[in-house]
Amino acid sequence: MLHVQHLHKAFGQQTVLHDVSFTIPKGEIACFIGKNGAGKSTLFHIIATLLHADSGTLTWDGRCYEQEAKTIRQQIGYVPQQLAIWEDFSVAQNMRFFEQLSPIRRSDEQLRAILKSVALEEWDRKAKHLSGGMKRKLNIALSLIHQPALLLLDEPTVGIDLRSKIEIQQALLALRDQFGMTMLYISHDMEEVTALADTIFNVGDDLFYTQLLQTKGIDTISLR
Ligand SMILES: Nc1ncnc2c1ncn2[C@@H]1O[C@H](COP(=O)(O)OP(=O)(O)OP(=O)(O)O)[C@@H](O)[C@H]1O
Repeated sequence: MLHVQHLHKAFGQQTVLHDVSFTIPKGEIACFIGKNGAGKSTLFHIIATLLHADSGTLTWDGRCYEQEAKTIRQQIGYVPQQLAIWEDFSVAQNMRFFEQLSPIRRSDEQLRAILKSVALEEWDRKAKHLSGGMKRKLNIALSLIHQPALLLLDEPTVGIDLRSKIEIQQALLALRDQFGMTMLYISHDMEEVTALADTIFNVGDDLFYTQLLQTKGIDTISLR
């Protein structure tokens, strides 16, 4: 379970997160929606241990971030909004490079299986020659190498074709169902959100999204 309590974060005079509290049970997908600048990525950076909160407490699987950040970090996979792949490397070289950075050793066969799990069959092709959808799949596959228990995805399908988008959704649902992976997912795409989410958090309590989803009979939880 991920437990966030009374989180506060400001950049200078600008308060971005104010008294944010929520819980996500293990094995669930939580989607985070909200206006540009509402603080979604900032929240993810804190949960991913890349940024410190000003105050508040976070625990993952009973471990407290303050005391056990290193152990928690090893259980986290993070898919950033920007592609984090080496364009001049092949798919295989990208996978092997990130495998070397991972605490867990993976054979080529295992790396290929990870690629297959996100519907990417390429291996020798250079990343710069992949389609946009394939690059996004590679970006996700890289975050899966160390078999994270908690996966954070910041707009992982932005700007790609519908088929790749749906393949990625299916891959994520399978990871949740097969391995009980817990996922936090930022998206502005309401169709994607409704297809994936067990729970939807509305960062900044944007009324536009609340009302839009209400018309489809879907509830959101407000995070101010
Ligand atoms: N390192 C930083 N220093 C100063 N201000 C920052 C920093 N990081 C984020 N901010 C500010 O915090 C606010 C929230 O940014 P954040 O990226 O978390 O929003 P977001 O909800 O993810 O937006 P988007 O949907 O556009 O990605 C913005 O006003 C942003 O300019």
